[in-house]
Amino acid sequence: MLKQITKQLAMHSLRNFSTTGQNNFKVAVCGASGGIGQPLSLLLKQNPLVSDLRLYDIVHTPGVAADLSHIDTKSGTAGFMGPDEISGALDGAEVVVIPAGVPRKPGMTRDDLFNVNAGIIRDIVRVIAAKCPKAMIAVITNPVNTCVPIAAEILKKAGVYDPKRLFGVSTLDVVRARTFIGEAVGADPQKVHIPVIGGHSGITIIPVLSQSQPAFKGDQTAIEKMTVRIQEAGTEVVKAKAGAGSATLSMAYAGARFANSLLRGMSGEKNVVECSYVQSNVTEASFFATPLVLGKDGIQENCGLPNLNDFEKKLLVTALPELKKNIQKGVDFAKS
Ligand SMILES: NC(=O)c1ccc[n+]([C@@H]2O[C@H](COP(=O)([O-])OP(=O)(O)OC[C@H]3O[C@@H](n4cnc5c(N)ncnc54)[C@H](O)[C@@H]3O)[C@@H](O)[C@H]2O)c1
Ligand SMILES: O=C(O)C[C@H](O)C(=O)O
Repeated sequence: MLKQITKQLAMHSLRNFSTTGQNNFKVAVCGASGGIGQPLSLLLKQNPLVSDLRLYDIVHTPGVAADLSHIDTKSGTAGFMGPDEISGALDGAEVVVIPAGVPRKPGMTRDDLFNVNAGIIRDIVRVIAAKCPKAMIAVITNPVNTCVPIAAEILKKAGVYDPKRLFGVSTLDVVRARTFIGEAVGADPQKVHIPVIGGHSGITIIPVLSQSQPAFKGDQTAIEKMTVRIQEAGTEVVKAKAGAGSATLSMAYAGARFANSLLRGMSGEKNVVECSYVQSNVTEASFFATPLVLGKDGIQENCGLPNLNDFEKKLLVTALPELKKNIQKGVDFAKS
């Protein structure tokens, strides 16, 4: 199985074309005017699998949509602003990508965003449940570890939850791991393949360096340094932006890559694999990121845990209590 996963990860590239099936998907972005939302929408406007791009935010979407609509790609672009217009944005959407919500400032953890962002996710997902209950939902909003369980509970309450269609976007962790390992071993990052499992915050991010291709060779100190760099990469950007937010451009790239992989799977392409944070029974945490095969109906197969060495097993043991706490917080919020 591991060989298969590694091969599938190795086959991943930013291929945009599906020769096999549907290539006219309706995609909505909620939070489309933000630091992530705008460049993400720009990248989605260039995706040939998208025919209808709906941009929702509480501010500025008429301008963002007018601007993007002049780009000479096939998709139509429409802006929807404020709670009165969210239903129009989501009606019949097949993929909904959500970067709505506040980002971190230096000194904050992702969990510090919970008080504001939990309610934003709840409200958007309620409308998804009513207007596009079969949509694939990709949650970028932090804390991802908690927001995805909130979304699941809201969908359950509405009687439309399909765990195969709900994703926490942890692609930026994979993108970063590829970049940093590529730099360290002198390889093109596009040719580096490595699973990153667990959750999306600090110690819950588990880069499985032992499975990197090409191999990441180094003593234990180098391995630990690389692990911490990947785990703390978001904070590295937050510090560098010095109060002006968190990663936006690299996240837009990662979000566009994940959306593209979803669309490729939905269009019938085979062997599309991405790591993502989803409902899971792979560990004792009820949500957990592992490599997934994506298909017409979302998750086609959960590839499970890659082989872990002793160090990575320890990372997993350390991550699980924190992850379970994050998940429970979301479940409690949605139930209250
Ligand atoms: N998953 C990841 O890897 C990852 C990476 C980077 C950032 N993030 C998270 O993404 C989120 C957005 O970050 P950003 O830098 O784009 O922030 P931002 O403040 O630049 O943009 C957020 C946008 O959300 C909009 N918004 C607020 N409430 C809304 C609502 N109820 N409905 C629709 N839109 C609403 C705002 O108007 C704004 O345009 C943050 O929570 C951040 O932590 C996640
Ligand atoms: O670090 C953050 O707050 C944003 C995001 O989760 C990231 O990993 O860059």
